[in-house]
Amino acid sequence: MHTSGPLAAAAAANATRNGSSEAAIMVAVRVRPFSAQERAQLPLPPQPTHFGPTARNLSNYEDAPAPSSQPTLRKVVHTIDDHVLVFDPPSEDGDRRSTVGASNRRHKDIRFVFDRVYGEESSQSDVYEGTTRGLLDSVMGGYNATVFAYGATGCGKTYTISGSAEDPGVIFLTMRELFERIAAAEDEKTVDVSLSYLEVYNETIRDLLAPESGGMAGLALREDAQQSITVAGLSEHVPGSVEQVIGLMERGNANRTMSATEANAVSSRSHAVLQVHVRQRPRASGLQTDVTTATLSIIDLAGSERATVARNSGARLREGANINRSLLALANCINALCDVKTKRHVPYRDSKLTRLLKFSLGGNCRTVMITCVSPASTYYEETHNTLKYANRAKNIKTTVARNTKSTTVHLAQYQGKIREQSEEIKRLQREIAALRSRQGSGGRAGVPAKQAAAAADLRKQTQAVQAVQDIRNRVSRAYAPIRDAQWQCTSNAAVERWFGHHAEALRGWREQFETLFQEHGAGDERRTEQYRGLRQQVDELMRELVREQKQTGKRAEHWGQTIERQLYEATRAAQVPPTAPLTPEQRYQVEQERLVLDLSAERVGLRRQAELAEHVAGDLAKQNAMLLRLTASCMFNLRHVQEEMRRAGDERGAAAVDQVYLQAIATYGEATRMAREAMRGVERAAGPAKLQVDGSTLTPPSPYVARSQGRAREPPVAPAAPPANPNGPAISAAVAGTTRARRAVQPPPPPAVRFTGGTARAQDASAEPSRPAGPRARRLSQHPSASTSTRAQRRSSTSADSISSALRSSANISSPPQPADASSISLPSPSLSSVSSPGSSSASWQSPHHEPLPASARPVKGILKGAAGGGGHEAAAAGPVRMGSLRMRSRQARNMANPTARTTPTKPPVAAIRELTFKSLASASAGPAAAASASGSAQAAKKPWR
Ligand SMILES: Nc1ncnc2c1ncn2[C@@H]1O[C@H](COP(=O)(O)OP(=O)(O)OP(=O)(O)O)[C@@H](O)[C@H]1O
Repeated sequence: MHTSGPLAAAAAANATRNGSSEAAIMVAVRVRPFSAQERAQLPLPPQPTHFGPTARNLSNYEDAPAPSSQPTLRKVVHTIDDHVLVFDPPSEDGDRRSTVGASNRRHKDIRFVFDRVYGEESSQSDVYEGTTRGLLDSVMGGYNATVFAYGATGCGKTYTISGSAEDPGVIFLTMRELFERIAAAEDEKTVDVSLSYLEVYNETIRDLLAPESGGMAGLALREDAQQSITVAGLSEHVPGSVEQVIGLMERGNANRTMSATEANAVSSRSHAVLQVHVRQRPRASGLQTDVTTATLSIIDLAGSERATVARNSGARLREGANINRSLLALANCINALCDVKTKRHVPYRDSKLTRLLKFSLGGNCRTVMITCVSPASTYYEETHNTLKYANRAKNIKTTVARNTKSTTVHLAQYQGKIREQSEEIKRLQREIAALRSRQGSGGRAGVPAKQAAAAADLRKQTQAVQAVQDIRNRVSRAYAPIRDAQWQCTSNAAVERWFGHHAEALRGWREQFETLFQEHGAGDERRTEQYRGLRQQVDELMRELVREQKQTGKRAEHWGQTIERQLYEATRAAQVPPTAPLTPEQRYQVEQERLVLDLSAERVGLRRQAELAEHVAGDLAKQNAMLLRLTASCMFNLRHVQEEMRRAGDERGAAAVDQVYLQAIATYGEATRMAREAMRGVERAAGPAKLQVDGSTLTPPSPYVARSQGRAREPPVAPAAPPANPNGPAISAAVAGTTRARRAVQPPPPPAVRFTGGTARAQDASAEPSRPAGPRARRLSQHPSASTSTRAQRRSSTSADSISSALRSSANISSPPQPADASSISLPSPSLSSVSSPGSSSASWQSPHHEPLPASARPVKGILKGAAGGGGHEAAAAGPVRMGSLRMRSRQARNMANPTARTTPTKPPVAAIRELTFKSLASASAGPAAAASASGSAQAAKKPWR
């Protein structure tokens, strides 16, 4: 049975031009079955089946007693069909007067026609289908709708609206279908459902789902401009399913005011209003979006009651009065709404109930009124009144309009929507890509595979870093012995050069004495004998020097080859193995590092050190020591010649020799200064080389650094034994001493020349014409390590001594006694007296006649300064050069000098002495004027000595 047809047809028929339509309130009447008690009071025999309860409807009456033989009730409502019922029809026997239930009263026999009439046998779903289901169509179409149950107490309003768990009523059936429809329209539109549930009790509005809100005064009603009634503070709930709705209803009903009355054991003492708000929005919306809203109100009114019948008292009585008042207000509103012609005022404001129902009755709403009546004669008056009001309500017309709000979507909103959807699309694309990659890598293995790849990558990188470090370590280990070999090579090369220089110097001196002797003393047999001894000694020393030069040259070559071999091995060790887990970039990087180490830090750096040391350092210092000794030796011989001159009465010649004597000593001072500069050069050259390679500064490990930190150690023994040398131990000691001397931080102090017997003494360091001490020297002297420097100086002195002793041993020359003063170094000079007098073991600087030198022969400070400062140079510049080898030596000495020393041109000692000697002798022969002018010529020099 479908009853929405007439209502819809009526609404359609009354459609207006502006889209709204006029609709009448649909009025349905439901007649509840007799209760058990009522049935017991019915007369026998029971009523015909047509009018009696069905087996299903009488399920609640199973325990009902059998009808009484003394009936006190009769049935006053007879349903004719789905639309017609008869109130208080006459008895079947034709008696127009009732004798049961209403004393001696005429039957009214009123026929009512309603939109729907449901008899006692009707089911819950029948009522829902015929009344509320059509409202759902309206709500989904955007129209407000209201269904309310009206009737006297105990007539079945609550049963119809709520029902029971076994037989649910309109609320459940409506909400179930609403959610079904929402689900069906999900693709087309978005539907939001929310609900509120309240009661009007004693003219107070209470939120059944939030009973605490509103307090005793209850919630306030508000009417807005959109012709809708709202309750301020009413809680809104959003159910997602019909089950949640039922849960909310149970919760609300538990809070509802219910009481047992005479008429109903579970009488609702309030009007309950459930409002379901439905908001719909089409999913495929463009710039214009139609949003429809509708509210379905389902109202369970409290039942009217007659006080005399209800026989209530106290609170129940007062509740009943309020209920009746509100229902009376509802009745007045219905009366006014029905009186269309007079357009009476509709007294909505007379009660909270009518205010709530204002737009449901007279506004934009489709309304269904389910009128519940009892068939029993005990409800005779209530049923009569109820049917009369229901019949009147049929005439109420409402104007329904669709609640559609056309929303123009602003461009910004549209853009926002596009952005939103674009992001959604991207997100989905990412998900798809992730799913595809997961599928591609075996589903769940996707993420672990990524982690495994990352771990493998990390492992590879770690291995590569380790490999690089290994290679670095190998390179470092491979280069370590090279440093020692390099030092050995450098030392030997320096010593070789030293031997070579001094052999040359000695040769020059021998030539000079040869000339001197030939010119001045060849006729003297004693002097000839003495000269032969001297020459033999010098020749022997020269041979030794040449031999040692060759030996050390071979050693240097040997160590050079060792270096080359070790470099080759180091290069091989530093090669990156093909199996090393390196990327091409890392392999290239390692190769570059190796090249940098190989080419820059080690080979180039150490060779540079070696060359510097070789050029400026040890050989020059040793050469000066040797020159000093030779100078002393020559002076001794010159003095001997002078003695001879005096004895022959040649005073001018003797004076000239004195001058040569002093000039030679001055030259020695200059040589000492150069030696000190050279030693400084050694120190600089031996420090760690800092080289710029590809923009980065490299500091190769230096053995000096480690040794200066206290880990002094001698260079390792060479892998291959150097050539044998009869004076090997002595030479080795000399080399070792040289090595230690080079390690010294400070150069040794300038040695002092000391002639035994006090005839002559060179100035000590403070008296030497050297540069004043600079800031660095002052800092060193103030530094705590100054004592260390002193020790180093002593070591250096000791080294010089060891060289001297080595030379002496190789030349079989005894050493003169050492001075007690540590700041002075005794000249390591051969004692020619041992040559001239083999039996003599004297080591002192004495003339063969053991005569002290005259005081006039002692160098004085001023003279020394003057000689060293310029006189000698001028003389050297003026003098002719006869001996090419000496000139070559002097040029070499110049080249080997420290670059800082080159700024002050100095005459090489050998050439200076030779030229001074030559010039002085020439001057002595030419006369005092020539000597004083210092402009001697070669011709003058060739003059006979005498
Ligand atoms: N159609 C029906 N079928 C079976 N039982 C019904 C029917 N209608 C009502 N009843 C029963 O009648 C009794 C009273 O019904 P109900 O409580 O719904 O009346 P009411 O109108 O809500 O009363 P009140 O106004 O006092 O709340 C209940 O026991 C209910 O089960």
